[in-house]
Amino acid sequence: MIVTVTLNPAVDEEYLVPEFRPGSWFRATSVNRSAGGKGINVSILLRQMGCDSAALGFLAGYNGEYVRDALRRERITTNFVNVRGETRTNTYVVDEVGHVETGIAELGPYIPEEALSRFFRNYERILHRADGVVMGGSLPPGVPQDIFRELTLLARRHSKPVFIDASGSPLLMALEGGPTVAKIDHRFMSLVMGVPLSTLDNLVGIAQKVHAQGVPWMVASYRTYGDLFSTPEGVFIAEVERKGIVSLFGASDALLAGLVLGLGERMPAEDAIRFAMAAALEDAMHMEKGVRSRASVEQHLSKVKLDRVG
Ligand SMILES: O=P(O)(O)OC[C@@]1(O)O[C@H](CO)[C@@H](O)[C@@H]1O
Repeated sequence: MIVTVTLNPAVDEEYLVPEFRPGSWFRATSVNRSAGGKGINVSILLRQMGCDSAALGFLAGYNGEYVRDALRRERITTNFVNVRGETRTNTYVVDEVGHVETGIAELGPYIPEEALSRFFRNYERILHRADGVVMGGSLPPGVPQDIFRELTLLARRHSKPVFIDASGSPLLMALEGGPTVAKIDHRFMSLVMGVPLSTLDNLVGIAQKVHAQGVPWMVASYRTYGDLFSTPEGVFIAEVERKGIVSLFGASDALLAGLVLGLGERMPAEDAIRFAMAAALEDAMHMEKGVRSRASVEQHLSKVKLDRVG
């Protein structure tokens, strides 16, 4: 069982608005409403691929009930702390098939100290039963910036692998905790580390600095339909073709879910990367987030182009 942590869940509203541009009045040709936030997306994806998880974090108000219901309908164990206010709504406009051009994320509800303590108690209670922990996304107001580091350290104390997908200073501090896999915001890291992103070597240089902090795997975007995976078994660039891609929204969560599953099954790095990319591709081939099944992911394995670059 995998524990996923989403401190700032969301109801995602995706509007398909052909030829969208700011400053005019449009009618959406379709709207997708779904439970969101990175950990929650990973929980749903894992379930779709046949893997159990428990989702933790904070929920509030009507949107919170919507998210909890969506997870229960997928038969995912939920252990959220209720807080006052309202879980945020994140709005996305897809202006042409294949591109999420515009997104607006709300801040999320304030998390009081007492709710934080309850969350930590829930987390520690469930850790011993977990096969791994996935955490990521933004922090709502009131949550300390070092929370991912603390959660990572606690998981490591129980010898559980940690997968993190975050940005900004919460990510920088999380790296100090030594997660197993860090999916990084490479543009932010290049600024912080003062390494320009102009060449592949520079990106690999960033990976080496990340590894030096005790993080064995680093994943970063590389070109629109590709990612760089720097692993203990080598550095790889994995790419898929543009053909068949309808919406990239949520595809990076599918990549992470695929990696969690692959590494959980002790696949060699190359196989786990192929599986992760196939999951991302399967997700991107539909307007709705998610994959149909593990078998549907496996159908795409042969479409992943993998190059060893280091
Ligand atoms: O604002 P955050 O927490 O960084 O990201 C939130 C979010 O964009 O991430 C998911 C896609 O990865 C969406 O479900 C959700 O709306």
